[in-house]
Amino acid sequence: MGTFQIEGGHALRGEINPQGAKNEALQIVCAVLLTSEKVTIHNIPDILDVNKLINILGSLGVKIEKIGKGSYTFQSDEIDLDYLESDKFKQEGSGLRGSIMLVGPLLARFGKGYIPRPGGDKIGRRRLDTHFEGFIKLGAEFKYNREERFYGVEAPKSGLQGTYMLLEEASVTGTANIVMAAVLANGKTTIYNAACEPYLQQLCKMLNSMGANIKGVGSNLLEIEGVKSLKGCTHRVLPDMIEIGSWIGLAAMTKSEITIKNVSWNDLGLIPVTFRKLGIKVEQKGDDIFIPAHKDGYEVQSFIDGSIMNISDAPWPGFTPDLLSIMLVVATQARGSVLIHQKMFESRLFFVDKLIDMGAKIILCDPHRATVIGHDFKSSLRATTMSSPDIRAGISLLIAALSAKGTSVIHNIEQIDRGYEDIDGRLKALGAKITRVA
Ligand SMILES: CC(=O)N[C@H]1[C@@H](OP(=O)(O)OP(=O)(O)OC[C@H]2O[C@@H](n3ccc(=O)[nH]c3=O)[C@H](O)[C@@H]2O)O[C@H](CO)[C@@H](O)[C@@H]1O
Ligand SMILES: C=C(OP(=O)(O)O)C(=O)O
Repeated sequence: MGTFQIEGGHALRGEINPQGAKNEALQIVCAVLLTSEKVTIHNIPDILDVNKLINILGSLGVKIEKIGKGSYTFQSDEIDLDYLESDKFKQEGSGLRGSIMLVGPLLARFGKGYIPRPGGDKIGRRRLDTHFEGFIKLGAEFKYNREERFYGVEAPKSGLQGTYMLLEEASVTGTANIVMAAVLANGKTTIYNAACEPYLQQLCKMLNSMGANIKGVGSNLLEIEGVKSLKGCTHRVLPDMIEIGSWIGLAAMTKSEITIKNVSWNDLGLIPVTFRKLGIKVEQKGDDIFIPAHKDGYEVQSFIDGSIMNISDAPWPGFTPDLLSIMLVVATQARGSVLIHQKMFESRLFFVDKLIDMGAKIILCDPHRATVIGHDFKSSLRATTMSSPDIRAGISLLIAALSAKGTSVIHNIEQIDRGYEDIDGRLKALGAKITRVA
């Protein structure tokens, strides 16, 4: 278990280049299984989850070549399907959430896809019904070994058949999986209540550049005309909007002046506006974001009728649930009070106990809602020893530690490494005092 030691209370300064988006990369890397031709992908983040998925592709027989920092070629012309039934796969496949998206492309191209119960953050129930109901609608037979928690789908001899489906929920990885299955199905598939995050838009654009025929990209109604085969392509992963949001929060809470370069502003949705609700100055400079040092703090805005500010998540284009933990920690030093409402996941707010230990004023109303009464920097958080429960709580605790007086220790930093590339190196370059102890 790795550990960070952080001496807090220092303002940072400088420029940050955001990494490629974790959740897009996980989709895109799975999509390389849809063609026997070479696929080139740029801006792949060097993070634990993505590296684990690339390893799984290697075990499946995909030829992988690293051609530069963040750039890879993949060729899936000789796939070893026996690996899917091996113990090695049962172990490797359960190591991350993104592995679930191997199933759609394998089912589409090879007629069968298997997956052990995927890992990822323990942030509440994470059902897979949307994925498998979609595959079943396309004609696949579903098998589930409850004892081994091993899922499988097999296509009929005649192949998958396009159809109309209304998803029960706009699942991000579920939509990606069904889209990847449908692009090679016979006939037309219509997916209503599809997720439409930039991750999905990027996946659909990539698939179209491989010869797929997907209409409605960016909306919640996707129409997919199946094609016989797909060809190779070159794709570039967008900057990681969750990482960008993390840097905004970090800058505000540590009163640092930071420029975040080339953020792809048009893909950030409500992220800048939502930070502004906490009174944080998010300035657009071309395609960069400039966060000035908040020397006089930041003040929570109120609604038009004067009622207390509420920040909650919703499926895209609503505010992403992955930034709520960061909003919460930043609110602990705001001027004013705010209600943070995590609607999607039921176990994502429990980390507030650590912040309360550090002196933050938070009432956890129930597992989904926390009221934060900001200190307005009149009292700083106290350094402490803590453990990172999940990726976004982890980065939030790191932000808290950087703003606290004294030296904090964060254990289980693998959770942070899952999604943040060289976080200590990049923080040090901004002047942070952080050491990776083990
Ligand atoms: C690898 C990856 O891409 N992970 C992301 C993906 O996970 P993932 O694709 O696993 O998440 P889903 O979109 O399936 O659902 C997330 C949770 O929200 C609930 N839900 C979802 C849609 C909806 O309309 N109503 C609703 O309540 C689901 O029941 C579930 O508990 O999307 C999540 C939601 O943005 C993000 O937190 C994860 O970072
Ligand atoms: C919840 C997240 O990741 P995963 O779905 O991979 O667990 C996240 O990125 O915040």
